Amino acid sequence: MVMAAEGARRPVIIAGPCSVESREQTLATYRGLAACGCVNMIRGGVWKPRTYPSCFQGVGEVGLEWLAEAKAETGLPFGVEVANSRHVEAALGAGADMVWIGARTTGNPFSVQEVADALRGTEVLVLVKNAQMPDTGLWTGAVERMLAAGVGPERLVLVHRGFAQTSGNEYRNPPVWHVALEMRRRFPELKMLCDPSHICGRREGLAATAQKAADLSYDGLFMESHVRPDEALSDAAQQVTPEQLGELLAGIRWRRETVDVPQFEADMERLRLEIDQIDAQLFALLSRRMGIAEDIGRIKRENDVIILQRRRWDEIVDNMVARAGELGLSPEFIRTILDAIHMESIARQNVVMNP
Ligand SMILES: O=C(O)C(=O)C[C@]1(C(=O)O)C=C[C@@H](O)C=C1
Repeated sequence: MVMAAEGARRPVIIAGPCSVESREQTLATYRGLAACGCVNMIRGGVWKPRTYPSCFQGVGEVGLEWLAEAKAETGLPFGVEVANSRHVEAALGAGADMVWIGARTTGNPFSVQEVADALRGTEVLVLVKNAQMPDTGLWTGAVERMLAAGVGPERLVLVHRGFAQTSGNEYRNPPVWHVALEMRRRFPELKMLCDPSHICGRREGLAATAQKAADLSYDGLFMESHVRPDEALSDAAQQVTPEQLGELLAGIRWRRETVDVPQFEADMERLRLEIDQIDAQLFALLSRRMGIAEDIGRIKRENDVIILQRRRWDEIVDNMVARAGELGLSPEFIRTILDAIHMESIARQNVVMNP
């Protein structure tokens, strides 16, 4: 089990190869993960939803036999990705303990419904990954379809694997954390795992992403591990050996939710009071600012002038961003806040000008 300080949370760790490739690779990876003693369950893809037909499509049902053999040897349960009822039947027939619905499948309500129907009356663990779009809609819909099919909250788990993007970024699939946190708010009874492998797309950053998830109260991790990562037939760049995974996991701190220490509680209360007061001032100021935006809207309406004043807005942004250093705030944060203010100001003027 993962090292944990006293009182720390106990994470669920599911790890395994992106793709099950051969009997030897499956057994070797499984044995490595069992030996590292840090995983609760093995994952392995046998049907791969790849963008291009020329890519490795997975070994299919024979892979289930290898996973079942490795499970019998090590005692570690396993799960596979499923995208249709045939996959569910084959996986359960082979003794899978878990199935997961991948990002591409979550994005297709027909497929999700088919999988949900096939899972009716079963008892396996069901993991639902977020869809590729950075939005809670399809993810929520998939959860609702599972719940309606009788997959209860005690065996339904969310997996946050990041969201697709079109342009370059430090992440393969940027986490857009607030979407996952919103799912957490909507379904507080469901466990949520983070998949740093798909978020990062490369080994660098895996530990930092896993640590961030731990500090955002995720219940565990869903990660890729391959006995020879560089030779992997899919997602080679983001896989680590079982030993590397063990080291990575040992370095993560699963801090407790809170603690019963009087000094801590007193300090927190004092600081939170300050935050409450500052928030009250911030919002009183924002309210005044929006009132002025409405005054501007009235004048513009009388003079037939449009809402958006690009040059003026650029000036506001440039001035504040130039003060980022002195304020101790990042330019990105300043832009995000100003963007929200601008959008609200525009909305308020729109109501005044176009009632
Ligand atoms: O200065 C204006 O003309 C405004 O409408 C106000 C304001 C703002 O909220 O600061 C809003 C919209 C414009 O694009 C520029 C600035």
